[in-house]
Amino acid sequence: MTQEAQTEPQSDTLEVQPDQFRVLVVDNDKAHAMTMAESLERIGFVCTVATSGPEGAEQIMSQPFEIVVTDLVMNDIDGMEILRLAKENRPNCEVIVVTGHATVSTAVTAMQHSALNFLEKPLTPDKLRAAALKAAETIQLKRQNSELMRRLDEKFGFEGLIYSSSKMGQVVQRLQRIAPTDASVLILGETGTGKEVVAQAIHQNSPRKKKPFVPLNCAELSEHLLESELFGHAKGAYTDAASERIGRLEYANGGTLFLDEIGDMPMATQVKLLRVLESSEITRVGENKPIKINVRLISATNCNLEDAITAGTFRSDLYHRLRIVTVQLPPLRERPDDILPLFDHFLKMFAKKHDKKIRGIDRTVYQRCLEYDWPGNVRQLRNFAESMVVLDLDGTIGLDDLPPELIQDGDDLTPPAEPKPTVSANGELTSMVGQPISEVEKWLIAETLKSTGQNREEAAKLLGIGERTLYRKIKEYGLRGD
Ligand SMILES: Nc1ncnc2c1ncn2[C@@H]1O[C@H](COP(=O)(O)OP(=O)(O)OP(=O)(O)O)[C@@H](O)[C@H]1O
Repeated sequence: MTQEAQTEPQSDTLEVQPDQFRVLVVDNDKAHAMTMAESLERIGFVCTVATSGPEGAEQIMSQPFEIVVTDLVMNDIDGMEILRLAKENRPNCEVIVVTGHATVSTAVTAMQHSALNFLEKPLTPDKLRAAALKAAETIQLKRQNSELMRRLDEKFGFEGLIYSSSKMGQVVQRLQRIAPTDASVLILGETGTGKEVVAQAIHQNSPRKKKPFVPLNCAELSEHLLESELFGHAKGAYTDAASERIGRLEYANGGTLFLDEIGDMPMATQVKLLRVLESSEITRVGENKPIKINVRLISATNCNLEDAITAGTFRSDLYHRLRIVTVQLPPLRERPDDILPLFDHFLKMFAKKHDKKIRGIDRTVYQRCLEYDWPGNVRQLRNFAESMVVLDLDGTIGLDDLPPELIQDGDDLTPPAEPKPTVSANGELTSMVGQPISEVEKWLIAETLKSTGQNREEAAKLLGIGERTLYRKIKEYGLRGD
């Protein structure tokens, strides 16, 4: 999950479209300013010209520009001041400084003030255009990065956690206080309660969010492999270590390491991990050179570590080091208000994934979800939702799509031949949505006739149509009418 997130492909390519960029050209030599603007306009940039420093300053304060090209030496307000003003008031703007009087010290000062480029006169159109295109590309790249961060926030931030129970509301409030700090966090909860998504959300809301989030499940590997994964190893450290390898602790440097199922970590590895946490240094297996690291540790377990300490399988010094703050995730059965929002969320997600149209959900299905005790918690609910979407034939999640655990004696498991009305969690009639109007009308007439014991006069009255119209429709739809 994490790998996918960190390397999510960028959908937009980096092709620069100059007409998307507004350029301010500032030069008190009017002819030179016009020439620069013209040569940028020829390749599509949208230019505004200011022929003095004060005019340039006024433009920056009153209009948004993506790029500023400014001469360095001007009366009143010089190019350095324009650079400073632009960076202060338009932080996303890129500035190109042009000068006929370049000295090393002015160039250095300009760069210190984040000028993107420092161009010397005489300026050829090609040189100027290349600099402007480079500025546009830099801006576009920054925009794409912030869009990517926004998408990560949406997927893995607190926004990605679905809940409506007050119990989870309290947990999220606690997470919001914990996330910005560097404190080690121990997340406790039954299997499938969302410990990994919560760890990811903590990372995504921390100052470390631009650095890696690295998960490692301590239960899946032998002691030997776990240590090699955690600390890395030198070439030849083992018979099968053909090349050197960076460990997850080193890979997570600057970011967050998430150790899942920490209760399953062998005692010998626990000692080594504790040493790393105390010294902030690791030593790769087979090497003796320590490497400084700065990693936030989040760990999780579904077992009782205090019992494990009493049983002698977990070190109490490591336990206290890990649990600077703890987060307890309640099982799903203790937060029933979360069941339907999560169920709806997963149905939507899997309908998209499997390219299925879900028009409605039978009310009984919701009831069964609410009555069940979910021993596998959110993961089980997610798996059930996926299986229901995959099995569905008629666009309505009904009893015929239920997994065996939710079926009760006497359930009619045959898929309905005709579309039936169903309701959503908030009581709206939904299953007819997406059906042709004729199908809806046919169903409505048949049901009304049924409810009136096939009395056409009464049915026509209820439907608000004439008896003759009703008769015509009965024939048209092939309804027997008796
Ligand atoms: N509040 C939530 N909102 C959205 N999805 C959730 C939520 N809680 C859990 N999930 C989803 O449920 C599944 C199980 O969650 P996760 O892997 O985080 O559980 P876990 O407690 O770490 O499980 P385990 O103890 O088995 O490692 C994941 O697919 C996760 O995306």
